[in-house]
Order: sequence, then structure tokens, then C-alpha cells
Amino acid sequence: MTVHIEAQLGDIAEKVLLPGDPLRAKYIAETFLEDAVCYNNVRGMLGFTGTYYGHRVSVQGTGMGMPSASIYIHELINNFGVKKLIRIGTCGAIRTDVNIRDVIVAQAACTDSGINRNTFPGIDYAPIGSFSMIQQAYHLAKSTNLTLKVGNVYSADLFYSDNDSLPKLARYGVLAVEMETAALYTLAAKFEVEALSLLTVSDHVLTGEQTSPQERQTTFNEMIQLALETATHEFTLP
Ligand SMILES: O=P(O)(O)O[C@H]1O[C@H](CO)[C@@H](O)[C@H]1O
Ligand SMILES: O=c1cc[nH]c(=O)[nH]1
Repeated sequence: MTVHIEAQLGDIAEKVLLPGDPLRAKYIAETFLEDAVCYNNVRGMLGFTGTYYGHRVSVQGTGMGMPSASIYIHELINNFGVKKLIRIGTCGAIRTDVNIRDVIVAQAACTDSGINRNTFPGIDYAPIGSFSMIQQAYHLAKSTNLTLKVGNVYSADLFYSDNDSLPKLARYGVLAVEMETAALYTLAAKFEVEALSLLTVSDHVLTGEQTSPQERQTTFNEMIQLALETATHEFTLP
């Protein structure tokens, strides 16, 4: 039991899906997991453990932004022995070659957050995803005809920001903006566990286009299934 997660040791699986929205955690538990049990309701940040085709998996809401997500990620790894973490989030596309409903695999994440600047004064640390999990997700998606975009994302501190660097980031290949991946990848490196961030494009920053609730649901389901498959299957390259 920690300050933010009221579970007992053993209540949480070694593999955890991390949506920002705790109600997305509930939806995943109810829709995709068997025998799901809620292990956390502290601050309404719901967490569940169940099985996916016989494999034990948990799903834990993280809240919005790196300070909130970092708390859950830290406690999951250090207090509950979590070894594989997969963020399943939404993001805003910032390039014309990225479309609404696309699913992005965050290979790496830039950030305007001070988290790493404070840790590495004078150095721009590059938070990167687990190569083997990126590989697994990519090959699993290919086998189900789900097209993924793999690349760099931008984890911003602010959702509403005066920062005008999005066009420049886009020019340098950054696909989309969201608010947690840089912290997830940094903590995974620090504590020597594996992490992956999958993101569904929920809106387009350049065009103002947005997904309808129904579209979000369908695309989320594809991303969630990919996350569950990636978390639970050991993958061998052909
Ligand atoms: O849908 P989630 O996972 O919350 O992710 C995105 O949505 C929130 C902003 O609306 C931020 O947390 C951002 O990263
Ligand atoms: O534009 C967006 C969409 C989702 N999440 C973000 O952080 N930004």
C-alpha cells in the first residue's frame, strides 16, 4: 500500500496498461479483461487487475501530465514490482502526414518539462521506448493490418500553452503532442524496466479536426487490443 495506490503487494500484475483517464481503465477492465478486480480507488484513480486470454494484466489510470503520471509509474515499479508498462493515450497530430484516428508508437519523446533538466544539468536527455516492445507492437499490428506510425512525440507540460514551437517540432519530424510519455520513458530507464507508449490521434492541431466519440471508441479498441497483445505475448522475430 502506498500514498496513492491502496493495493496490497501481489494485487498488481507485472504488466500494466496506463491510460491517463481512470474511466478508460474501467472501460478496459470491463470490456477486455476476465475476472477484473478493482485494487485502487484512491483519488478516483482507478486500477484493476484481471486476465487477458489467461495472462495476468493490470490497468491503472495515471491522470493528466507528467507530475501525476510519474507518481503512479514510480509506485507501480518500486512498490508493486511492475516490469512492463504500456501507456495508452490520446494525442494531437502536428504534421499533415499524421491523420485523425492514426495509432502512433512513440519511439522517443521530446519535452519542455524540467524533469530531466533538473536531473542532468546542461544535458538534453533523450527518453526512448523499449526497442523490443516497439518491435513487438509493430509486428503484431502488421499481422492485424493495423497501420502504425512510429516516431518522435512531444510531451508537453501544458495542454493550453502560449508556446509556439509546434510547427518547428513538426518540421523536425515530431508526430504529435501529448503529456506523459517523456516521464514514462525516463522512469523506465531509471528503474531498468520496459516501457512503451501507444497514442491514438484524437484531434489535429493544424486543422482543428476532432474524432467523434464513436470513432474514438473504435480506434481506442484497436490500440487497447494491441497494447494487451504486446504486453502478454513474448514475440520472436520471424
Ligand atoms: O488521453 P490521455 O491518456 O489522458 O492523454 C492525453 O489527454 C490528456 C489531455 O486531454 C493528457 O493526459 C494527454 O496526454
Ligand atoms: O491536442 C492534444 C490532444 C490530446 N492530448 C494532448 O495533450 N493534446
